[in-house]
Amino acid sequence: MLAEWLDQGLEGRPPSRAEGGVAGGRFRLVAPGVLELVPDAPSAEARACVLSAGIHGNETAPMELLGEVLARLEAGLLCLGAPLLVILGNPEAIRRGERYVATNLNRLFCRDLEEAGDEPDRARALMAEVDAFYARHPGRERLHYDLHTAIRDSRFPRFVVEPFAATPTPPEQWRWLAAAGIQAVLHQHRHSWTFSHYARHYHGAAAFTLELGRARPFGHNDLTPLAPMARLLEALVEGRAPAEGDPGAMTFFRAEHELLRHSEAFRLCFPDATPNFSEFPPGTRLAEDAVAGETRVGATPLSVVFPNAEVEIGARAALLVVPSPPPA
Ligand SMILES: O=C(O)CCC(=O)N[C@@H](CCC(=O)O)C(=O)O
Ligand SMILES: [Zn+2]
Repeated sequence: MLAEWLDQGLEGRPPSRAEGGVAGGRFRLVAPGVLELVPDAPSAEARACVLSAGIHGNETAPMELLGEVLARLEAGLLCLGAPLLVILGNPEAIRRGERYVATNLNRLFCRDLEEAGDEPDRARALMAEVDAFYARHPGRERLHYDLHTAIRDSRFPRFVVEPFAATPTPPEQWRWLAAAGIQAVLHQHRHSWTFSHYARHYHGAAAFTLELGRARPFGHNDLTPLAPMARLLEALVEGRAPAEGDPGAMTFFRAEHELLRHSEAFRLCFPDATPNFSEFPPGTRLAEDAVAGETRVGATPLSVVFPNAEVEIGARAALLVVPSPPPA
């Protein structure tokens, strides 16, 4: 039923069963594409975990990865030991195999959201589910991993975005992520209203956007490099201590500047295929825009992450980032 839940969600079919048992606990469908799992006896160290995928409908590897973890739970190979909320972010975009339908869902996770439309409605529904889930588990440490894949290749194929926050990320996260094969960390310099930022900002969760390779259609993903990440997710599901690695093996960056698209006549001045984290020397012209003029690299070299000239007007067309020391 659990692994089937993903397929049914994608096909728009109602699930065969809305609740039931798994080893160590129970599951119930709390909303379309939102599954809650409640352990009979959570371990003291278990986090209240939100695991989401498909916020962008064409990013399929994370959905396959979560499907595998749920299948192992259903087969009795894992025993539920932590409260979990598993989310398929944008079911209609997933069915269409597109990043989004009308607007980018991952810019809408703000309690002041006033926009109307299917994606704003979905953002409001997901924010309410996350609020209710964490409220059902008071006193427990909170975690949210929002799983994505990137449009382009990357110098670091597996990296995380750490949302902007006033307080530091719990240090064990760096050890867990290093052991899970994450190669780089990008610290956001300002509020970004993404799903992971929502959990961090409003709920104090240890939260990240995880970029797990490159976006490919269903059936074309090689999940082999994600095996260590699967082990981390399984440890979270079982409520046991995940494997720890050396955070020094990861490369840390911080965002310095957000490049916005201000007009129809916006273009990036480097090839579309430029991999994430490519570095440009001082003086390089990076973008031209009819409203904002040209953007050039200043005195310090800048690396480009998530370049995309096709974003909606007013949206982020790239993050410009610099190396940063690892957290103390
Ligand atoms: O590859 C790209 O250009 C986009 C990949 C993606 O969807 N990234 C997330 C990052 C969210 C964050 O900044 O935390 C996004 O753009 O929504
Ligand atoms: Zn994405």
